[in-house]
Amino acid sequence: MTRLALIAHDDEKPEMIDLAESYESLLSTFDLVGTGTTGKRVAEETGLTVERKESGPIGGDAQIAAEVAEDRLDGIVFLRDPLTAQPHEPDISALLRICDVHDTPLATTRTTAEYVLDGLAADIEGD
Ligand SMILES: O=C(CO)COP(=O)(O)O
Repeated sequence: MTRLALIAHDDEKPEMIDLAESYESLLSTFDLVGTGTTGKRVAEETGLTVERKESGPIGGDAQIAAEVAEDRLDGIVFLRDPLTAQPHEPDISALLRICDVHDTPLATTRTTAEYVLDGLAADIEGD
């Protein structure tokens, strides 16, 4: 089963909810995991089932990074707020870096997220 992580900074959470609603039928076939607040909101506002890690600032990004290091994830949608400093920037940088190391698809904007989701859907159809 395709395993996808969902992460969004606070200003980007409405965009994440909107994206999850737009792709709900595809996402309902995925094994979803998210950082604490993102996972909670996506689950509550869409009805999708999302495994929840800790909130980002207290280790959630690091937990997702650990899954990438173990090759447990097929992709990540991480809608970052590029205009607001984050107290856990080192964790965020580590997550981005480990995605590069493992060549794990990582989308950080709505448009790239749509490409990644469409790509994952095409992979499933091709199987
Ligand atoms: O901070 C985050 C990502 O860096 C997201 O964490 P939450 O989903 O808990 O808000």
